[in-house]
Amino acid sequence: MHAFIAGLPKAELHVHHVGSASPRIVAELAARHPDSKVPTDPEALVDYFTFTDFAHFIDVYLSVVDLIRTPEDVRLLTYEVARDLARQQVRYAELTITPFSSTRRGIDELAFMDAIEDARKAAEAEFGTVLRWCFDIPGEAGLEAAEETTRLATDDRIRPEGLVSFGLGGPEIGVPRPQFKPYFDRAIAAGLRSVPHAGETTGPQTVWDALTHLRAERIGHGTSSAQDEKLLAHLAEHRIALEVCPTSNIATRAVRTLDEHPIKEFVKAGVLVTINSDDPPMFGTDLDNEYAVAARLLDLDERGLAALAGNAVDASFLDEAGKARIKDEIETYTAGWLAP
Ligand SMILES: Nc1ncnc2c1ncn2[C@@H]1O[C@H](CCC(=O)c2cccc(C(=O)O)c2)[C@@H](O)[C@H]1O
Ligand SMILES: [Zn+2]
Repeated sequence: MHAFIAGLPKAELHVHHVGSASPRIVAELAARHPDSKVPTDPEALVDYFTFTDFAHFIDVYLSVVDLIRTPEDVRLLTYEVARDLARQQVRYAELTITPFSSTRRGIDELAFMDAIEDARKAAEAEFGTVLRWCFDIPGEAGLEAAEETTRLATDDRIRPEGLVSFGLGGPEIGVPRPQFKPYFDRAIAAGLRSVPHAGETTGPQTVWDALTHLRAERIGHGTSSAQDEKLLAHLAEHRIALEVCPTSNIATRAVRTLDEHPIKEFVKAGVLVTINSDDPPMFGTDLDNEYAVAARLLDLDERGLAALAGNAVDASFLDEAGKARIKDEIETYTAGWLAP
């Protein structure tokens, strides 16, 4: 099954830019910036990336954000993330980027956009992996962060060509979703799709808020939706996909154990489930491993895994021709694998 997954063409819809930095890249950036508390030794990083709770995870996450200080750091990170995705046969990825975190640390906004765009184009040409961006508001940083993120995402002189969606991340406790409505309204009016995190660390009401106030088209995590049958039925009826990231939920202690993960309930309720990796090196995983976890939890064979990969393509913001191309590739690969 592992070999099948490794070769399966895939789409990744929920993966964070900084959270995808491989131990090698983190070590390289930490060596470039020796005043940082982040270990330079990839072995020591495993310990450093063990979290006591969600707040601890965000603390550690921000220490890695602090390593990214120049447009060249941004370009290197983005290009290397694309290389890791390509290695896993990811044909298309929507990468969540928090531009506010970089501009507030002094990186020039236009140089930042040039760096990600330059890496995106190089990755597409060299690896064949298509990257698109989701700019997210770090909700806990307040409305100033929301305003800045919205400006960077909607100003025609600044917004990068690869930007397709608008998100909201970070802690949910004490950060109610409805306050971000005006910012999502502006982003949606500018043609961006709405993909907030919700129901990762708080209950189903947060998912309802994301749907009602932020007009979410997909939900990041949505784990607690399982506690609300009406919500599950609503997600299924409106084909609002959940971006499920199983290992992340255990690593941040949002869910106690993999066997208690509600992914099975989602599928049973007819919700469109997609499999994603969130912050793979920080959680000691990658997208291939998340598919293996899903195969175990959902008891899937090759056809089931191919269908799951197809869900991510369906729920993506690719155009119809782009979707058809990857779905054909999935079908051809799977038929070839199963042929006697
Ligand atoms: N599993 C996750 N669930 C949710 N979010 C996740 C997850 N993984 C990664 N993130 C990222 O963490 C960022 C959080 C950044 C943040 O809270 C913050 C607060 C105050 C100041 C600053 C700053 O930069 O100065 C940043 C989010 O924007 C999001 O992109
Ligand atoms: Zn996330």
